[in-house]
Amino acid sequence: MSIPVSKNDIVTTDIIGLTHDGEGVGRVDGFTLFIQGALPGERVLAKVLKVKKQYGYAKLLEMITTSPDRVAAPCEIYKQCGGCQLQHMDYAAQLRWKRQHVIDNLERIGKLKVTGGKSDGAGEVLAEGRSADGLSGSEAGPGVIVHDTLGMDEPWRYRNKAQVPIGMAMAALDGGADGGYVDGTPAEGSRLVGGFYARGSHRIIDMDACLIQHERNDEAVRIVKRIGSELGVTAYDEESGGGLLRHVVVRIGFVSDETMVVLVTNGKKIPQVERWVEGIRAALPNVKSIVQNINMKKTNVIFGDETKVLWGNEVIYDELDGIRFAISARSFYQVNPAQTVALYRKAVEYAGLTGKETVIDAYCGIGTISLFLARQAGQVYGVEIVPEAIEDAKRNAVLNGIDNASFEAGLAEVVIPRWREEGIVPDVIVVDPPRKGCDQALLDTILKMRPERVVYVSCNPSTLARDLRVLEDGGYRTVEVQPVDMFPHTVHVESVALLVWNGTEG
Ligand SMILES: C[S@@+](CC[C@H](N)C(=O)[O-])C[C@H]1O[C@@H](n2cnc3c(N)ncnc32)[C@H](O)[C@@H]1O
Repeated sequence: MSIPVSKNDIVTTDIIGLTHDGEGVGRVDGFTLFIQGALPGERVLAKVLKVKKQYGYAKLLEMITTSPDRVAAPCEIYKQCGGCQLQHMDYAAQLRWKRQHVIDNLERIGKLKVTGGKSDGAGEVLAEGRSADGLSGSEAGPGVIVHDTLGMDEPWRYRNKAQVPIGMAMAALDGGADGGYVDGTPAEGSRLVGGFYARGSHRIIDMDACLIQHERNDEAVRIVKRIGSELGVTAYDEESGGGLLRHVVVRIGFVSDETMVVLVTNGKKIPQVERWVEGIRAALPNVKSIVQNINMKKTNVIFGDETKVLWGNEVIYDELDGIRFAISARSFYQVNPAQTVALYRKAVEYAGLTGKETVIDAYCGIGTISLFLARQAGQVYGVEIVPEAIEDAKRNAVLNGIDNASFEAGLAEVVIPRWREEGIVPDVIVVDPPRKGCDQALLDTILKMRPERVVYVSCNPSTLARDLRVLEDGGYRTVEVQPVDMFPHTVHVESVALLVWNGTEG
């Protein structure tokens, strides 16, 4: 087929969908164009930016007709910043889109039949993690039920963690220096900037406030930038590999109010480290931990392997649903605490525990889901790859007087097969893998262990769907899926799925 558009053409198109990145999808004479900022149902005028063989990208110039789901994005830097993708979409519409996104993946990748779950078309916002219909799979017949997305009543300022790349104030604006540097040293008057990357690039958009972030985290990032600028600290430069400060990571416990500040550095020594500590403590009275993480590799991965306490504790504490957690710098801890409770309660509900069961929690992090499960199970075994997280998990069990949960550091796909050989027979396996989903060796082991139930917590609908297909082919039936909005105004979708052993293979 010849390509009907060329670069710089001005085209008119109807938007027929939204990609998983939140771009509007238009068609010009059958040719697909991705248009950032356009919403389904709109007719737009756009300028073609890039043309590839199968599709192209265009810039939104004007809305000819506007979707009723369109709202004004409240964030001042929304258009430049790549952190959020859906602020221009009404929140109820975001929730509907997220549910549909899960369904599309289950159908297309998982080849699953989606039959029900209440969808009133409005993506209803429900409090306290409850689904509108309360249907269970057995009541609703075969086919997967996908419930309405559980949303937030107040979907702003929900994040407990800021993870901000640091750079130098841009060059040309500051009298011709190169990225804030002259001959490798900071140009006079240059300062640190910090914010999220612009869409599709590694250009930092400096920010003072992020509307999905806890205010105190914004404040901490501002303080670190100010102190660093005053002390003449250099920011890491991706191209040359020079400069010291790479990222600032700030975490606040929503219940405890405790704050941790992590300076991620491209070097072992922080000059004038006492002044950093003094400055941060003076400006942030709730700070309980200031740590340095050393990352001297040329990589996009934020953390290096070595973490040193500069002042205070090595962890901060927080609480979820009455359970206390110690959290260290490199440990995974869900970023939206209110929705985390809803998600974990749903995972526990799906586990169907009576107090006697043996449960495996794979990819357990600091033991959060494990300890929720342990309150209602016989014995819980958690496994996780990050050793510090496992130390946190063990500490967390003791902290909460929970003695029926044990933890092991290692790869889930290696440790769980060994547990099988050692005779552990789980009634339920819970998995909560990173975006890439479960390792095939782990899925094979689940099929061999054949627990009555598998509860799959996922932050990526496409790998969820892929893995559900493997489990279905091995004899499980996906009963229901509950999408949970952990990341309002972004395209990310969390879900929890319940699978039961079907009694037959394949
Ligand atoms: C999405 S997080 C879930 C953590 C925990 N369930 C929670 O809710 O806080 C995924 C976790 O898997 C861990 N991980 C990644 N690959 C792993 C593997 N192959 N085996 C075990 N853990 C792994 C990560 O370090 C991370 O803590």
